Amino acid sequence: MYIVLDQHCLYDMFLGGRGGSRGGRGGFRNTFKSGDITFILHSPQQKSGFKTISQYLYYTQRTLAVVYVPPPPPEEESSIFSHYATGINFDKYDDILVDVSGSNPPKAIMTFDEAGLCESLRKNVTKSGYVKPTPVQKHGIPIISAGRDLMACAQTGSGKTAAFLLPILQRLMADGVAASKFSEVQEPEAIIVAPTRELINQIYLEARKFAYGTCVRPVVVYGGINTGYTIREVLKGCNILCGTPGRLLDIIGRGKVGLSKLRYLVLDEADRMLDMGFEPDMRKLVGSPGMPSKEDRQTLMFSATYPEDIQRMAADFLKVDYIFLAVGVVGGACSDVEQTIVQVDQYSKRDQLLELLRSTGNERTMVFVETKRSADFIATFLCQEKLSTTSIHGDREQREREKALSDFRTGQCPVLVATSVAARGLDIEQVQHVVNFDLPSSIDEYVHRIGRTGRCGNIGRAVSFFNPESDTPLARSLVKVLSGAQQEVPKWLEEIAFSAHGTTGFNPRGKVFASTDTRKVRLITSHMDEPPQASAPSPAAAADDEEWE
Ligand SMILES: Nc1ncnc2c1ncn2[C@@H]1O[C@H](COP(=O)(O)OP(=O)(O)OP(=O)(O)O)[C@@H](O)[C@H]1O
Repeated sequence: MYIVLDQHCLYDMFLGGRGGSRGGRGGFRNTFKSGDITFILHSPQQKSGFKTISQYLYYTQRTLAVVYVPPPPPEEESSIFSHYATGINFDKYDDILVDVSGSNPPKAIMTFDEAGLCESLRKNVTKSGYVKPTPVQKHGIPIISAGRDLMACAQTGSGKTAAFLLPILQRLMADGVAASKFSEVQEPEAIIVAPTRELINQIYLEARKFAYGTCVRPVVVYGGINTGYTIREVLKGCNILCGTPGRLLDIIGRGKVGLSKLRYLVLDEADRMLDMGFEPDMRKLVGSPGMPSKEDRQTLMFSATYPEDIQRMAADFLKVDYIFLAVGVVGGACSDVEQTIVQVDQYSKRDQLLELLRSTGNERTMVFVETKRSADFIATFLCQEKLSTTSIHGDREQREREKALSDFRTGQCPVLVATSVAARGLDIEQVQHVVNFDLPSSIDEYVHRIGRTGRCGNIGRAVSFFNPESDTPLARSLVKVLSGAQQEVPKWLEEIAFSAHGTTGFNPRGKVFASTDTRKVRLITSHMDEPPQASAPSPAAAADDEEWE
């Protein structure tokens, strides 16, 4: 009897410990026998040369057809519109300074009524629990509605997603976009790109929510799920295509998506999309056959952080007269997150984490580590200590990643150990606590990680383990971010920061300001009191073994 296996069965058989024999001479072959059964591993490209099962698995995971089909998104209205309450600090958003630069920026709106949304959109906004717009929405919506390109920077959790979705949906509806229908080639009016699978899926669900009851159909494509399924979903009709870069380019390359009707290109987490890791894909995307030139499309970029070098490069994708919108400090942390930095040595981290998690009870906590291997290691350790923990990182299969996130969302596993793959954009209710078990090497990455808590006016806490042996290069920017968010700066950290760099250079505590469009910086560099910072290493470089897509 012959059985053909894919990699999931292989996992079950070997990692689940149910046996099967390894093929000859310590190598791992395409066929192997167990009793009367001959198993044939479905791996046409594989010939030989793998010494271990894990090498084989590593290979097959990347070459075999992916069979995973995600569960369908919720259909009931109550689930589509389920949302969490805004927090006590929501109204304080109004006090944040806003800087809009670029020629003739449109006037901000103060209410959703002024946004001129059509009735169905307006209803969906209300059903989502949105009473008044956040600052990035007040400014961003009219800028986008006026047809301007935009580079927008606003703190984590302050509603950037709706700031681009609502005006795009409104324009498509006002222009009477044709209802999607089956076609062998789809021609979406908008493409939204984000760096991780979970984030793009979240954006898609938001788009689906706001488009509820309208003829606009959003679709999502990302790695780790069955390509045939993805293509079928796209071909059913697609006005707004949400995707991670690799899968998006794949679908376009297969000729399933044409770009001639494209009007909007949105880069969420834009600085990440344009850093070393994704820049080539983004250039390939804008250079795809049929892609309207930047003059003929509207390009919108959103993030909470914008290193200056990335801003300069972003200009390649934007019209010359793009608007730069800064809400608060560019790259600043959300001040609703109480930040604590604890000095530790490498070997005491585990015990300190345990102590911390025991003291927080069942509070939902995200624990960030630097590598996939330590994510597994720490998650296993916490499970052994009887703390319900799950983990998410780039080596986990997509079904496992989605299960982990869902167990965390529902509270079944209140602790989620994660690599940088979960640092950006994820909006999970009731995350009261973020722990940086390992600090990242980039300050922007720190800002995104701690922004998983303290969202939408709610308050949150972030505790970071600072190991002077490895984290000293981050000290100065950490002091800057803490002061910018009106947080206590430990004396010892200031000392490390000063001795490491010999200058203060950070903003006086409590000064809340909006900055910094690089187009202005070029004009005022001579007045700067601060030496230019080396551009932060990209998160991809920081977690060099991480798979982002
Ligand atoms: N005007 C509003 N009123 C009430 N809730 C809102 C409003 N705008 C957004 N929200 C909610 O706030 C939460 C955070 O929004 P969103 O995820 O868009 O933040 P973000 O700025 O993109 O964050 P990040 O930088 O982490 O990606 C979401 O749950 C969203 O539904």
